[in-house]
Amino acid sequence: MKCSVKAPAKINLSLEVLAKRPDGYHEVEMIMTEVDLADRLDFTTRNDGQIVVEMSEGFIPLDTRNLAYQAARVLKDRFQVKEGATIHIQKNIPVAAGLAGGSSNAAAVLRALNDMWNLSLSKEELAEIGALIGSDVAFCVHGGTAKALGRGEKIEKLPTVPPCWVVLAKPPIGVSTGDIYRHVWVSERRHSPSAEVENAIYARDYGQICNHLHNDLESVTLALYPEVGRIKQRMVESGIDAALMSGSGPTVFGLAKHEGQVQRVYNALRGFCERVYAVRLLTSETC
Ligand SMILES: C[C@](O)(CO)[C@H](O)COP(=O)(O)OP(=O)(O)OC[C@H]1O[C@@H](n2ccc(N)nc2=O)[C@H](O)[C@@H]1O
Ligand SMILES: Nc1ncnc2c1ncn2[C@@H]1O[C@H](COP(=O)(O)OP(=O)(O)OP(=O)(O)O)[C@@H](O)[C@H]1O
Repeated sequence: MKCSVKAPAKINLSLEVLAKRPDGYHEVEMIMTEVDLADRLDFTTRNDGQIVVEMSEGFIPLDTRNLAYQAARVLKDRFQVKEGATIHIQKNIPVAAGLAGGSSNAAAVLRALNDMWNLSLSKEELAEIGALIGSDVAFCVHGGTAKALGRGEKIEKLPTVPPCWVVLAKPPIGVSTGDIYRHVWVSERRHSPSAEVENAIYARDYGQICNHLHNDLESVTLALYPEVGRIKQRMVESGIDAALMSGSGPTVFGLAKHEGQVQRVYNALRGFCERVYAVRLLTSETC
């Protein structure tokens, strides 16, 4: 049996770090949404029971360290599945970029193998299993637009964001999420940018979404990697509506309502930055 699914990248419209937890993670409040930049995963079931991951990208381990492998393994072991699977990943999402590429692959594996292995698990059950693999996997299982709480695994679905363009720009550095959280300073706050973004989404108010974009990890990554700040500045100077670093970085995204604007920003960043993409927000279910 064969099956193909897309695994889209996410951006953080907000990311607030609320507290450090005893387990080493941080309590967060985030608003996330998917963009139309996706890896493609092709699955073939195997009778020998093995899980085999193949990838177009040469620098990611294919063994137990691969998040796609881990997702298949946990399903197979927990539900004593006899069959195996070959998972071929066509990587389009830049790696260690703050776009949840690995988490999205893991979520796509959970959704696809749930169908191929006839496990009949609900999205909630898959998200719970996904949270064992990484904090962003639960969001990626649900997809769309959502608020994430806890360490990121508690998901509350939100309406779709008003349609717009997203320019993504990634400098040639990879960032370790753990390193960035280790340097973050948790401070008392008087207002919640996430609540403002959430209200703006319900009101379908694109301007207010732009006004309230916020990421507590941004200043940490910018201090360690000044080139990220230069990319953000260039985006703003070339006429984007709003720009922010996604996740722990280093990718910076910009929102734009008009196609002409996108072309201008895209041209201003190409040559200045290793990888630049102009995509749309993903407003419908992917697989
Ligand atoms: C930065 C974000 O991508 C924003 O969406 C997420 O918060 C991180 O999600 P992720 O990459 O799936 O993170 P995980 O693989 O679960 O954790 C990597 C490391 O980041 C730190 N971490 C992660 C999530 C969180 N809420 N608090 C943390 O302190 C921990 O040190 C952890 O060891
Ligand atoms: N299937 C996979 N795709 C991408 N990276 C993977 C995968 N499996 C394991 N990894 C490893 O995970 C690490 C983070 O990669 P990833 O692309 O998921 O980062 P990210 O976009 O910063 O994620 P997040 O936004 O969730 O923090 C890399 O070191 C990479 O080697």
